[in-house]
Amino acid sequence: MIGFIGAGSIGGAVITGLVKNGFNADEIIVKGGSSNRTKLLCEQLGFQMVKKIKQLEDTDVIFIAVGASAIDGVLKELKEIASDKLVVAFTGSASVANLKKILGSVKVAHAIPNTPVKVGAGFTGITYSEDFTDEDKKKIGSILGYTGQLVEVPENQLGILGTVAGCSPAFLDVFIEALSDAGVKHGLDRKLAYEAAIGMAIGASKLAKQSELNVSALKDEVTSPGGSTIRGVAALEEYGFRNAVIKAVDAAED
Ligand SMILES: NC(=O)C1=CN([C@@H]2O[C@H](COP(=O)(O)OP(=O)(O)OC[C@H]3O[C@@H](n4cnc5c(N)ncnc54)[C@H](OP(=O)(O)O)[C@@H]3O)[C@@H](O)[C@H]2O)C=CC1
Ligand SMILES: O=C(O)[C@@H]1CCC=N1
Repeated sequence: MIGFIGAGSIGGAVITGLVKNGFNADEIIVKGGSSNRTKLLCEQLGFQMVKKIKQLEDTDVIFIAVGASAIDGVLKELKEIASDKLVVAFTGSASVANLKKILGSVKVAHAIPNTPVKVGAGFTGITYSEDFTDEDKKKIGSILGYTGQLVEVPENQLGILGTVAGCSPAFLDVFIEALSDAGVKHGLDRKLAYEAAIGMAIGASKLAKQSELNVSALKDEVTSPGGSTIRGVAALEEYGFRNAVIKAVDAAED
């Protein structure tokens, strides 16, 4: 059995990704917050919902998906039942040291998933406490593997990995929205503009993943000499697109 504390944007996305990609909902117990978000998700997915952290006693892995303001209270309650469990916190501001400070000898990990976990196409960075065994890591991998890629990194890289993969779905959404706006400005129907921009993002990403070439060579393949694309690329550079992306990552990191 696995447990979740918090089923908001990221907790809900991970739970959805698990169930929609074949993880048995009967093996998931969720303790939600004070709104009816968890109840609504429960009605869709069919996991077990509980009101108290103590009721997660029969689980062997617990994922914490509450925000910074709630995590200390959650950890203090969790300590009562967590001694033999693996605890993975998604809370952005958490750290292995801070989790250990409250949970003591409990094996803990800090992970930053991204919202595409919801469709099994996530990218999650994770740092384990030193006492995690290879078998423990395999267990976490066998669960989060349902939601996409899981990559172990040293904790000093987790923040930036979490920004590049975790915050950036929002950056890409802004790009897709802007591209659609441009299409509409030039006369495309809104729905078709979104379909084209989203279809392009999926296709270009798939090509980038499967190709032997790096992305700058893929860009070279689109930019015919004297053609329209290179003019567009030049305009992107003129308006500071590359620097805007770097500054967005700087701002998220800060
Ligand atoms: N959103 C994202 O893409 C990502 C977020 N994160 C991190 O995950 C954390 C949560 O973010 P996000 O999911 O976006 O935030 P949300 O506000 O969407 O979700 C947090 C959830 O925690 C629940 N909650 C609060 N207190 C408790 C409690 N005591 N017991 C059980 N549930 C509780 C709330 O329930 P209710 O609403 O019912 O009150 C809420 O649904 C943040 O620290 C964020 O940095 C990490 C990676 C990606
Ligand atoms: O904005 C946030 O707090 C989280 C961290 C990674 C993605 N979203």
